[in-house]
Amino acid sequence: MHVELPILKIRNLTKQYGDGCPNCLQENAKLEKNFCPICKTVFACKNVSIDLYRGEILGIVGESGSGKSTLMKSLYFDEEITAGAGYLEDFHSGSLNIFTQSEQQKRFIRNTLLGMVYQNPMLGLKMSFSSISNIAEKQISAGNRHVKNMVNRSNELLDKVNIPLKRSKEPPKNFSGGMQQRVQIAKALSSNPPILLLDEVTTGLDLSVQASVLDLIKTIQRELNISMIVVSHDLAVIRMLADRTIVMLNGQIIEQGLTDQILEDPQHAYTQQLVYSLL
Ligand SMILES: Nc1ncnc2c1ncn2[C@@H]1O[C@H](COP(=O)(O)OP(=O)(O)OP(=O)(O)O)[C@@H](O)[C@H]1O
Repeated sequence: MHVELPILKIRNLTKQYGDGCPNCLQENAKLEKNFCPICKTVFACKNVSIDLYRGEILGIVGESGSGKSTLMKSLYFDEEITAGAGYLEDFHSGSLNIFTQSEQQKRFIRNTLLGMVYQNPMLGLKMSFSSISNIAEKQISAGNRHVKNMVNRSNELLDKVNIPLKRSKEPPKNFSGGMQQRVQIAKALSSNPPILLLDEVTTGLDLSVQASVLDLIKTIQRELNISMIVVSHDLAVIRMLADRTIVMLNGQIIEQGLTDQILEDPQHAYTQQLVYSLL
């Protein structure tokens, strides 16, 4: 039971590709998975509502196409949503819908209140720039102008994510996949955001590298008490990281609860299938 206010509240977030039609825009629309058979509109996310509390890791699990990435991209303003609202406790005390703010305000939120780690490091990093300048870039966007402070902070973060400082001037393209994810994490943390978004960050990495990145995420969360949303198609990743878990299917939330509870007593047939595949 949470007694405090959520640090992030999302209400009825919908992202559709296509205009919709009388069939799919009604309340009990008849869709084929997330797709309207009549007008071909895709409902990547439909009426998704989420609460995220300070210092927790919230896991979002679901198969490919369930809408997890769309949700993360929408939260980070990479995608414009179709409908819904979002409130951040650290932005006007949660009184304003972040999705209807000006581009300038959205940039402020993105640069100072959120950090994003993408599955594909090419989306989060400039692969040919030095690692230290990649990290500094986010600090500059967040309004930092003091070079020495930025260098110190960047080095501190590289150290925290276990990148040897002697390699700080090297570009991420020289690094292994696991190291690139570590640089992305350092960059995302550089403006001290209260919320970190992690989208399939270990997918595609070797198992041992995956384990070390997951370990790093857990350590950072404990040390900084930062709130995280972790998206993965892999329930094993979610089991390792998340306090609470949301299960998505066809753009909608079908189940949510404490991760242990979901693992021990999954209610929805799809979640049961996910859980049993872990055994
Ligand atoms: N630009 C687009 N135009 C049309 N449909 C799209 C577009 N982007 C995503 N979709 C559709 O939206 C749905 C949700 O996609 P999304 O990438 O969010 O799923 P996901 O759960 O993150 O899966 P994956 O991990 O494979 O990316 C899918 O059906 C996808 O085909």
